[in-house]
Amino acid sequence: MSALVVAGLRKTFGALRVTDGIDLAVPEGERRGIIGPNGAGKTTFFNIISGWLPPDAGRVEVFGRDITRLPPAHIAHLGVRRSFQKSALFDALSVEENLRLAVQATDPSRFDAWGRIGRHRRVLEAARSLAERVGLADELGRRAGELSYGRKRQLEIALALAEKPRILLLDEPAAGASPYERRLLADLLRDLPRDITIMLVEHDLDLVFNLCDRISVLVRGSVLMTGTPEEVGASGEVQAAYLGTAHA
Ligand SMILES: Nc1ncnc2c1ncn2[C@@H]1O[C@H](COP(=O)(O)OP(=O)(O)OP(=O)(O)O)[C@@H](O)[C@H]1O
Repeated sequence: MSALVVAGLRKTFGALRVTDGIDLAVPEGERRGIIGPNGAGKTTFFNIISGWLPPDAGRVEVFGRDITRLPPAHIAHLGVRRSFQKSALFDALSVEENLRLAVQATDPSRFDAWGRIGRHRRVLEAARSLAERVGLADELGRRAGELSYGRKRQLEIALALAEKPRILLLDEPAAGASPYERRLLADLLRDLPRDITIMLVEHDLDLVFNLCDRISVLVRGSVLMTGTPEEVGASGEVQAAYLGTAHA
């Protein structure tokens, strides 16, 4: 089954056609890279999928359900979670506190006054296990605002995971990360269970080519090609439109 199907998606800002008929289908469990030059419309595409921008035309389906024009909270509730290019952390709170808030927000028993003590322990354990999972177990007491760029991205992924996503949209998770942090990030994403479908917008082509099963190349608002990393890497058309200029 397809986790995500997008058909004929269009979006115009004034005279600028940013999304110009995007068609793609992402099977459940796939790691799909979305690459393309600056301004190709990648972030706009994510904004439309997650409900932050209404498209002018086209359709978005998640696990067979039409989600076009549903509000962002509703789409999130259906399991589509995104991490943002700009940090969405509570900088003054510790890593553990950020994680606890995210876990609490999704805890179905949060209104049950009788279970408070047990719940507190459950929330704490879930927060610590998320920190462990993304490699932040040693940073639990540190304020989020004091973390390095790369570690902030790790924390953002942990916050998205707290919400038990079925589809995870990652917008430039390696931005600002050191080479060491990029390796940690690659390991972390590779180890995520396959019941989470991942779409990764990223300028770090090594990360995309090493991690993704298939890659869609977005150029001027539409999909130039979708293929395995080998196919995309070998395509003269892609090199001409994107890779050649990106490496120039
Ligand atoms: N709200 C908006 N109003 C007007 N123009 C916009 C708006 N949002 C994006 N754009 C324009 O749409 C184009 C595509 O932007 P978008 O951020 O989607 O590209 P991108 O592929 O994510 O780029 P980058 O790789 O640099 O992040 C750009 O020219 C941008 O200036």
